[in-house]
Amino acid sequence: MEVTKRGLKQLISSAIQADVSAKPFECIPGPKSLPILGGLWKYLPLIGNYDLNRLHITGYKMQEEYGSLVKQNMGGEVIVNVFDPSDIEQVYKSEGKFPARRSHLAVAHYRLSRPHLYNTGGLLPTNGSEWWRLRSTFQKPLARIQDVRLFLPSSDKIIGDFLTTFIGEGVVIYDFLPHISRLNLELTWSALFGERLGSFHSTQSNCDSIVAGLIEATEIANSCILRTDMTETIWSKMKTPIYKKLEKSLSFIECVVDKQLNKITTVTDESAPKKTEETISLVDKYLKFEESDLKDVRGMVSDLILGGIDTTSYTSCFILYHISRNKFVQERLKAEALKLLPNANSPVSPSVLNEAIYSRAILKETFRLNPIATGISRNLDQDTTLSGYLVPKGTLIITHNLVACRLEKNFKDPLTFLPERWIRGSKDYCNVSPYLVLPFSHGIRTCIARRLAEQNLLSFILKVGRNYSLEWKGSQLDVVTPIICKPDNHVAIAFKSI
Ligand code: HEM
Repeated sequence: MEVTKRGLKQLISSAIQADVSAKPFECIPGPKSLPILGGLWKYLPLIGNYDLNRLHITGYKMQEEYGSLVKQNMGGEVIVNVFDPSDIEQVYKSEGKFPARRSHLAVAHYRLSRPHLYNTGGLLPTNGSEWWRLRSTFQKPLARIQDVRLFLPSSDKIIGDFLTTFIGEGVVIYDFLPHISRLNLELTWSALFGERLGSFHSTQSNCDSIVAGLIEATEIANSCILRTDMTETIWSKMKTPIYKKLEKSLSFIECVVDKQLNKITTVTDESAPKKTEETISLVDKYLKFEESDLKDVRGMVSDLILGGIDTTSYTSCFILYHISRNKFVQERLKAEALKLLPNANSPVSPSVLNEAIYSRAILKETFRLNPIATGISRNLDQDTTLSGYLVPKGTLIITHNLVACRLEKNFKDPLTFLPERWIRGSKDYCNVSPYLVLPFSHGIRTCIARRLAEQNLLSFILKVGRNYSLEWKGSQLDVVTPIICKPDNHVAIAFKSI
């Protein structure tokens, strides 16, 4: 039998993991499990002190009460919560050849009930070899930095247009998130289809416009994921209101995507200039792949729209929150941005991104304090020892990177926003476990659009820092966790032109 390098690594790692001296799984501390309710009583008003809508605070309380490894029985499903970076490392090492998570179950159900439109449940919910068939195909144009850099000229133009349209010479904006969502929809659409959607245009400001519809549909769909993941036994028998809400949003996204795919696959404009490496879109590339067909592309495009807007929009809000409240950070950013972008409309080029050390540190520090996910979920692919307990293969694990990143034992002054932590040579530089700040996750199931998202966010930081001074006008911002971490208050900022 041929043993591949990866297979051999896994064999060795399983041998190390099968620790005979480990304490039994049953002894992992956690909330008492009641008949029928299991540990769900902790989330009930009056008797419980946990909150699904504030998973980060729930996680914090959990590790305070029970320690670094916490077992919960959530309505029959056992979950192990992991807070320690060395355990998080072990979880990734035990994720196997096809890292599996249990999420987006209702999205999969919706798509699998439409076999004339989809081959699979899509990249987000699918596990196993089918996931890898999709992933290895569709990640091709997104994995290498030189391919992602091809999107830079158009994203630079879009961010420039956004700043001119919504901020101009300077203004106070009391609720910036809806504008930022338009920016990130436009960036996602342009990467997907190589054309503009017109998200900043006045004709798209009505609530019945395609732009408003897409933003609303993705936000509603994302907000239904956690609740539908927890109620599968009910909606799989009878459509519940929350399932119907998700269905309506997915169907709206599907209609828009289908119309666009139809246009691309049926209309050939002979007079249009021939597409070059720089102008060819993600979908143009996807449609040429032999490993996939139109049904796969439909699912992938929908997943990229679902994953592309809220993640980057919420992150942009937190970046602005931290910059606008920290004058010193803002001054250092301004100095870097003015050096790299001498004029107000100087383009962000690949070399500018390579030299944007401080802007990159701002992004990393934002992700430390405000990652978009509180952690990730995995089904263990092998028996694994975590915090001295033997956790069996197949167990559902939730990592809590957000909580770990806000603990004194992992970071000095953990609640202080300090980009210098990430600058080598700075007195505040900290050499910490690489398994703490993992906003895009890690390993082969890491976010498929990581490089694209980072590129867009860095360009945004540089262009804002170059052209405006910012002052925070809102109240303190934390997060609510419908699934990803959303600002829990209005993002209110005064912008002044530099
Ligand atoms: C701030 C920006 C973003 C963050 C922090 C982020 C984070 C993540 C995380 C944590 C995962 C789960 C990975 C895992 O389970 O190991 C993920 C998966 C994914 N993300 Fe992102 N993401 C971001 C932006 C985007 C964008 C812009 C898109 C699309 C254009 C996108 C599309 C996806 C998709 C399709 C997956 C599923 C990948 C798979 O299961 O193979 N994300 N992302």
